[in-house]
Amino acid sequence: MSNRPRRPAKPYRRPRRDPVRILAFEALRAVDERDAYANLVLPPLLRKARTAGDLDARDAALATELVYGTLRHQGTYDAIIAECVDRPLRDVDPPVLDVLSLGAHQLLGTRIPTHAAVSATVELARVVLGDGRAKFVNAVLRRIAADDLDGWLDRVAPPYDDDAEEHLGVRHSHPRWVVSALWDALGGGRSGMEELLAADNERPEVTLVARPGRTTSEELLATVPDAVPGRWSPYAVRLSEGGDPGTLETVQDGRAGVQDEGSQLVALALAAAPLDDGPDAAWLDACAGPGGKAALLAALAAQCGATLTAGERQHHRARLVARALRGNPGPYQVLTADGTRPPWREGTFDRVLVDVPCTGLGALRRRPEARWRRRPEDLAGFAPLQRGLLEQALKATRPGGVVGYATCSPHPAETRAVVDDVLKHTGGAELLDARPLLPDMPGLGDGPDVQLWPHLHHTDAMYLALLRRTG
Ligand SMILES: C[S@@+](CC[C@H](N)C(=O)[O-])C[C@H]1O[C@@H](n2cnc3c(N)ncnc32)[C@H](O)[C@@H]1O
Repeated sequence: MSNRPRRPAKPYRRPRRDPVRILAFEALRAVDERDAYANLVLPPLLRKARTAGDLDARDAALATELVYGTLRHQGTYDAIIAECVDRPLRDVDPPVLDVLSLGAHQLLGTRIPTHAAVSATVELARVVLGDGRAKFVNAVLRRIAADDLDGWLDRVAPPYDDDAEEHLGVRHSHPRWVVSALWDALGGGRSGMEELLAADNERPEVTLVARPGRTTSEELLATVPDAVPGRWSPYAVRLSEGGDPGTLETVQDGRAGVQDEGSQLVALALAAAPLDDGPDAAWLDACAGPGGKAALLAALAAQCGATLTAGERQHHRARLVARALRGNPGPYQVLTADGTRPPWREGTFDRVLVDVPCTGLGALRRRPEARWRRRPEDLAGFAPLQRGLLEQALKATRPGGVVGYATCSPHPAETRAVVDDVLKHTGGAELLDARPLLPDMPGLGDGPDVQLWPHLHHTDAMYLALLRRTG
C-alpha cells in the first residue's frame, strides 16, 4: 500500500442554474421531441420566465439568439461535433447533442468568450444531464474550442471543386437536397447561391402591414418606436430593432398586422391584376388560414366595393382568419371549406388567391428547424393537393377573372411545375405577366411568373403566378 497522503476530495458544489441556458435547452428539446416550432414554443417560455422574474429583456434576447442560432446552424455544428466524439452522432443521446450544439453555437457563432461558453455549457449539462455526462460534454467542448469556425469549416466541408452542393450545405448549414433545389430555382453561379444561403441564416426583420382603410404606414411610422418604411410595399413598416409587435395597440386591435413584405406584394399584385371586362365585386382567398393575406385582401376589396370570401379547410385555422378579418371596413365572409371540393359554384369569383400548403422552404429565416424536418418525399405529398387547389381555383373564377397561385417555397416542383401541369391539363387559362404588378424591383427574372428571394429582396422566397381564365 502506498503511504502517499490522499488528496482531500473536492467538496461537492451544486451546479449553477442559469435560467437563460436552461430555457434555451428546454426549447430545443421541445423542437426535437414534440416536433414543435421554435417560433411557437419560445414566446410562451420567455413570457413565463419573465413573469416569474427569472429573465430580463437582455436575457430573453440572449435565449432567443441561442435557440435560433443553434437551430439555424445545426448542420454545421453536427458536422463539427461528429469530428469531436468517438461514436456516430446517431448514438449520442439527443439531450446530450442539444447541450453540445448549444455549446458549439456559443463557442463558434457568438462573441461569448471561450471559457464562459465552456463553463456555462458544462454547468447546464450538470443541471439537465447530471455530473457524469457533464464530463463528456466538457471534453467535447474543449476539442471544439481548439479551433475557430473558419478552421473547422476548412476541415469538415469538402472542397467546393470536389462537391459544390455538399460544400455549401455544410458551410451554410442547409441539407444537401435543399441546396440542390434552391440552386435549381435560382440558377446562376456560386456567389448568388452563397448569398441566398447566408440570407436564410439571418434574423429576419419584423415587418408590419398597415391595413388600408384602417391605418396608414405614416401613422405607424409616427407611433411605433424604431419603425422605418418598408422597402417595397406602400403599406409596410419595418421594426428596425426587432421588438415585440404583439404589444403594439395597432396590432392588438387589427388595424395593422405582422406580415412579410413578400406576402403583401402577392396580395397587392392580385388586387391590381387587370380583369377582362365584367364585374370586380367577388374575391376569394381559398386557403386563407391563418389570415394574413386575407386581411390585406379584404381591406383592398373594401376600397373598391368588393366582398372577400375566405375559405380554409381546418376549422381552428378558419377561426384565426375570422379573428384577422374582424373590424374590416367592408363586407367579408369566412367559411370552413375544402378548396378541392368547394361549396361555391363555378365561375363565382372575379379574383381568387390560392396560397397553397407547401414545404415552406421559402421561409427558412423564420422557421429555423424546417430545413431539418422537411424531406424530399414531402414534395410528392403536397403535389396532388397543390394541383387540385389550383384547378378548383380556376373553376371558381369567371371567364376574364384572375387567379393568383402563390407558395412560400421556391422549389420548382411546387411552383412552375404545378402551374405548367394545370395549364396543360385543364386549359382555359393563360399566364399574365406578374412583373409589372410588382414595384420596380431588381431580379424579377424573365417572367411571366415571379420569384422573390431573401438575398435580393429581403422578403421570404414567395412565388406568384397570375392566371387569367379564358373560357
Ligand atoms: C400557406 S397557408 C396559407 C397562408 C395564408 N394565405 C396567409 O397569408 O395567412 C395554406 C393554408 O391552406 C390550408 N389548406 C390545406 N388544405 C386545404 C384545402 N384542401 N382547402 C382549403 N385550405 C386548405 C392550410 O390549413 C393552411 O392554413
